[in-house]
Amino acid sequence: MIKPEIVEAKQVGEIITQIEQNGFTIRALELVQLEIEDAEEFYAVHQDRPFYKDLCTYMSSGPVVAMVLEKDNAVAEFRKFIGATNPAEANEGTIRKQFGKSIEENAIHGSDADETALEEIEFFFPGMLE
Ligand SMILES: Nc1ncnc2c1ncn2[C@@H]1O[C@H](COP(=O)(O)OP(=O)(O)OP(=O)(O)O)[C@@H](O)[C@H]1O
Repeated sequence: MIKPEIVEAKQVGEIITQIEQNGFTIRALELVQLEIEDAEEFYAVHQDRPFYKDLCTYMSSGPVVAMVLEKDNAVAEFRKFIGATNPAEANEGTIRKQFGKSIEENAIHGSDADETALEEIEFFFPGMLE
């Protein structure tokens, strides 16, 4: 998921170019405006964290780009490609290093496990996996 500040900054194309150049195949793509309740559901795993409320406000502040990407070992490969949560700690050349502004506004989200990816695909593209 490409986060709202990137859509606002018109950097979606640059990031999608890098996604494709790094061997990921786009299987689904949609521009979506999350309501705050949607962001709360998507990030429910973080509901007890101090940043949860701010995170949900931010993630519903403008449209995001949701994508289903395919590659061998996609989850791990994508996490390596996007870099550490905090852009300041992300490796050179990663998406978060290049485009992230802060630990919160870090440009992009990637599923953290195959099982989470299935849930997140169902969240954005209901029925796609049936
Ligand atoms: N300490 C923090 N302060 C503010 N926001 C944070 C903090 N830690 C994480 N976040 C925000 O919450 C999101 C989810 O945090 P998580 O720990 O799952 O990181 P991640 O797995 O690297 O990111 P994502 O799940 O978005 O791919 C982060 O991407 C970031 O936007």
